[in-house]
Amino acid sequence: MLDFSHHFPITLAAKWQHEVEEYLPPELHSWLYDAQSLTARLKAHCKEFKVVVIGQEQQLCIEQDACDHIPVGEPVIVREVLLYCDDVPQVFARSLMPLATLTGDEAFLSDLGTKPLGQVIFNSPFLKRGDFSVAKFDAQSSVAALANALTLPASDVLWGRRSIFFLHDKPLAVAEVFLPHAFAYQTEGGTA
Ligand SMILES: C=C(O[C@@H]1C=C(C(=O)O)C=C[C@H]1O)C(=O)O
Repeated sequence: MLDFSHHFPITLAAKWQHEVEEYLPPELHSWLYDAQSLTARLKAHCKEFKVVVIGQEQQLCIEQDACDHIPVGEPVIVREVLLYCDDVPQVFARSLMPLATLTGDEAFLSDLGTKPLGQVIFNSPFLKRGDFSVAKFDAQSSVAALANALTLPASDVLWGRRSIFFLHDKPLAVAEVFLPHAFAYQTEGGTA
């Protein structure tokens, strides 16, 4: 059983931007801005999909995670996971679930375990998704260090996205970074 709990929290410092100036290959652009469930799209590309939980902890929202809907100091559950397709780590995800969101129909989200967040929230008729922001992560980033710990090849830059979901109008922030072997970096017509 894979255990990366000693790496928790990986954290994620990023300069999130709604649009990036530079050219994004079509496949990467498609994965970065796909509003559907990332879990569902990854599952469609592999035989065995799994979530490995790096860690989950109640914290007060820190500056680098804060956003319009989740301010610094807001009590949140931070959840960090790896999404695997056929034993290849595809995505590092860091989600912030405010305690104020984990009420009523959403209370069970604090106890997902290895169930993918997307698998449950996309079933909700009360789900809305805000706009995407994207960011690059360089070789000095915490995600690059995680990729190294996963013995993945070094890469100059990794790309990630962040969006705010609303469940019954209560916010939940999800950031996902595509790891070096991700389908997102494979050219069209490749194996992805
Ligand atoms: C939001 C989704 O859920 C995925 C699963 C996550 C989890 O289990 O923590 C986190 C981010 C996503 O990559 C999705 O599938 O789109």
